[in-house]
Amino acid sequence: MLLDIKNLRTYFYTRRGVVKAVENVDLSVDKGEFVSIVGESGCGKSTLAYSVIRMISYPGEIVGGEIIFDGRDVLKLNEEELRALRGKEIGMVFQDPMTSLDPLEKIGDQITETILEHMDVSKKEALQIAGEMLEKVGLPADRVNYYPHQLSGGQRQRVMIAMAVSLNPKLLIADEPTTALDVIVQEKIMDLLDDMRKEGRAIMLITHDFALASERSDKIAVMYAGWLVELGSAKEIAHEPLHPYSKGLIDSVPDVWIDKEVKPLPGFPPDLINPPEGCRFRPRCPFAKQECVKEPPALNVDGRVVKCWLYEV
Ligand SMILES: Nc1ncnc2c1ncn2[C@@H]1O[C@H](COP(=O)(O)OP(=O)(O)OP(=O)(O)O)[C@@H](O)[C@H]1O
Repeated sequence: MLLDIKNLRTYFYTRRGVVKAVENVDLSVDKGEFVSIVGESGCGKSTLAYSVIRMISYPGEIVGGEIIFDGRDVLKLNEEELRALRGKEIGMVFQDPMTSLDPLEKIGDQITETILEHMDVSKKEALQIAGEMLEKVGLPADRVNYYPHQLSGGQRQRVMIAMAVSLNPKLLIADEPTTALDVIVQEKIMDLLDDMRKEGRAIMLITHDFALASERSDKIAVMYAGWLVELGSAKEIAHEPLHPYSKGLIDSVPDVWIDKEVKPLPGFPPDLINPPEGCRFRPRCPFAKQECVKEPPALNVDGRVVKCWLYEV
């Protein structure tokens, strides 16, 4: 197992109160596994992923649980060890490359900076590696001489992926990497992530798009209001979701490849400072019953984890 998250709790201590963004989440990722974290905006997907590299900024804090990455306890690493973990062992790709790329610096210089920070090579060798990385993600090596604004959105995202994998990390975390792109380019970026996985890397994809997640993932973790409500094989969840929220989420998103009726999920996710008592999905759940005023257990149902009273026998 490459990554093992146990009972993780990450909260934000805001002036309005405590936002319980990630609440008792258990999730593991194997070497070379493609895992997607899906759910509506604000459900805690990014907070979960950034907790893995301890990039939770003030007023956030990891308040409990355990994160073991490749045998090491991430919550016990010092600053120097953390810097080595980020980039070298865990690569990150963000939604909007324009916010992560420096508009005034050539692409090649930006990639070499990352390489030089972690590898003992000369500037010339680093530039050579940067060119090879660009070719790996389907861009001509001469793009090292380009500035970010000279590239399209899809090309910029390729640059981000090249940068993220330049140090050959074991895990690549991609946070909504295709949201700003059109459908065709989206598919190409997803193909690229899949290629990165075929090279043996694990991928953790964060997305609100269930269809996108189900196409390539081995495993899907469905989050709702800070909880992991369903976890299992992508195929099984896509074909037969068990948690009422997973069902609602799948029905609510259009699938560009399949013609289907889109049924929006009624209502809104709860305020995480004052979530509803019991099951956090209860106010929106068509199957809510008496027991749901109590917090549901995370049940094991045919090899899947489902946090719902419906499956209690
Ligand atoms: N810096 C912060 N300060 C206060 N609350 C925060 C902060 N960052 C996130 N939150 C809150 O934590 C919860 C989870 O946010 P998070 O960004 O992890 O969700 P998400 O599912 O990734 O959503 P999105 O797709 O919109 O980024 C939300 O209620 C959000 O408002």
